[in-house]
Amino acid sequence: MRRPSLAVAEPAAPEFTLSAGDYRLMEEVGFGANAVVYRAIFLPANCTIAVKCLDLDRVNSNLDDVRKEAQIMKSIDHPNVIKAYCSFVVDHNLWVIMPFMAEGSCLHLMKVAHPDGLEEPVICSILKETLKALAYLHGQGHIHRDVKAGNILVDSPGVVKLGDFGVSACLFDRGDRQRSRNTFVGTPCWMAPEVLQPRTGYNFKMHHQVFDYDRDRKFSKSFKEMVAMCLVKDQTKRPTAEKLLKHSFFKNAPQLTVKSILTFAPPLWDRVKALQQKDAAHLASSEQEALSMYQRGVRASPARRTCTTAVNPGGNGPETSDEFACDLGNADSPRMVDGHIKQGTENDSLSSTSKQGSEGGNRRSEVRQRQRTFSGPVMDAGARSPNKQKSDTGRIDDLSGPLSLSTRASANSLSAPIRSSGGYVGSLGVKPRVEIKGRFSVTSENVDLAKNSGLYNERSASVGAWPVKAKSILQSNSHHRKEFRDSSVSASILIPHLENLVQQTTFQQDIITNLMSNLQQNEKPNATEAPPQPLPPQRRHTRTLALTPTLALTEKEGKELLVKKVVPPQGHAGAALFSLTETEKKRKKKGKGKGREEINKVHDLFFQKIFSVKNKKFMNFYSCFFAAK
Ligand SMILES: Nc1ncnc2c1ncn2[C@@H]1O[C@H](COP(=O)(O)OP(=O)(O)OP(=O)(O)O)[C@@H](O)[C@H]1O
Repeated sequence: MRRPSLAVAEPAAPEFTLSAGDYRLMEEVGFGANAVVYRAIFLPANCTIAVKCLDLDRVNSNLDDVRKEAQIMKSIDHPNVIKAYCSFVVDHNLWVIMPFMAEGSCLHLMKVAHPDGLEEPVICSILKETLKALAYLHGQGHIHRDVKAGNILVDSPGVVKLGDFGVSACLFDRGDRQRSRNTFVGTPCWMAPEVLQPRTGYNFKMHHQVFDYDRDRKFSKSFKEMVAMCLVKDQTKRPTAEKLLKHSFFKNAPQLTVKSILTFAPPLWDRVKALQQKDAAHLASSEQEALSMYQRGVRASPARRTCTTAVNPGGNGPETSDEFACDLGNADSPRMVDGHIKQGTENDSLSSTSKQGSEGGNRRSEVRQRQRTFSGPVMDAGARSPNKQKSDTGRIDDLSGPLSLSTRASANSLSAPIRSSGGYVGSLGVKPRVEIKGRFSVTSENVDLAKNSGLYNERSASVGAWPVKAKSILQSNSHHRKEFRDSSVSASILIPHLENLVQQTTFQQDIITNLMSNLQQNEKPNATEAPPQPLPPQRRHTRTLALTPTLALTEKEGKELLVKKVVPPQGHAGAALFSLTETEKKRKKKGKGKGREEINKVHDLFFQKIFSVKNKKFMNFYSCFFAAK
């Protein structure tokens, strides 16, 4: 006999308007790489809905793509898929109006109430509903591409819905959209092996999850069998969502089990707040440690005063663009674009990407500039927000404000896509362990590597959530650094993690910027002791290694200095590096080292020079970062 669906009939939705003034934003109930989600009231009908405020400046797609995504969400009609009622642009944000899922994501529920994982009947119910959603989407020609616990949402009656079409693609699309379907996006630990092509640098060995038969004895045979079918590497032998639904495991799915796990959960916004506070506290203590480490390290530096002053410039900070981490990177490395991995399509050769590295950055800036000029509706008629709303969501223009330390990690960060803006930092304070996905163990050589390198965080279930744990980073020693170099793991795997790491810590960016300013001060002892000036606004999004406004090194210059050993013009701050290239020449003459090793040595010297500090641990972190480049 056919069992009734868990999804209950939804009341007819009112006619939603496209005017921001008709919506009152209430509590924040979630956030991801690009968006903040609020519970909200639609005033004309006095009903509760969710508003996803998508930061258009952070989304790496043009407005057409965003519009298409919104259209997909609107056209969806399935009880297990979150649909968008409507969407419109408010300042630099896209507001997506959708049903409010009062219990938040499965990830939230697990973090807050079920840290050891869910029971089999609950997993069964959730998976079954999710598979129905997927089967529907595939039938409609859509590919979700980011299915994970953070995107499986639960309503108060226990209804499960799949959300977040941020990186979805359509099988029927042509042109750019079709091209983007070949783009490598998503969350590594949740990806199918074939997506993790060797070309992308994301090898499925990092990805291999298996049962631990001792630990998972309590699971039924049918469950294990079903999971094993999903883990088959050959995609032609893996079942489709539709076929999987027919597996005996789902045939016996119990009813209403999802609701049973909601009984003791606090209201969603309290959960979100609690998690944020824990994350903030953890970040604060990590940063405090980093600060004291730094202060110990620069005690010997003559320019310390300038440094300390500039750390808190009170209004005009140095470049805090989230592109900073890419500034010195190989342009042929996988880019972290807004957190999701975005690899070139098959048509994009790595070398051409490499050549276009800095141009790409500029192009993105142009796109952003272009996006800024848009306002009005994404799908239908236009609506502008009242200024009153701006403070809630209009955070994008705050780049020139005082330096502030990030106090949030992505709500999805336990399973966040690589593009995630915030790394999960062990907010629950759970003791270290390798098993990080409920009852599945991660048998990844990369986890081992990360662990050995001090970069591993016990709660980071996905590579995308690789942690920013300042203490462990700073404590990594030269032995660990050697492992980075000698490891067979390609630099393209390490680079995104390291980029993510730097990207997430504005504090570290600040240190680098100001220490570089010190270098310039050291090189010009007679120069006037004017404090470093902020970068001019037009440089905020350029791929620049900031020193001072006039003596900034562009990425190209930096590379030439470090790799091609081009001598910078006299008076340029980069001239300080000339002696390093001379040193390298001498080393070469003596036949010591070559190739990559030689460059690494130059980097060592570069950092010794740059930081003027003898603190090995501190330097090792940064030299690790650059050596991996
Ligand atoms: N309709 C909703 N009702 C309640 N909470 C929601 C809703 N939509 C999203 N959320 C919460 O907000 C979080 C972030 O939403 P979403 O995943 O759509 O943002 P994102 O920026 O696209 O995230 P990601 O980092 O996965 O790309 C979700 O994990 C969930 O906790």
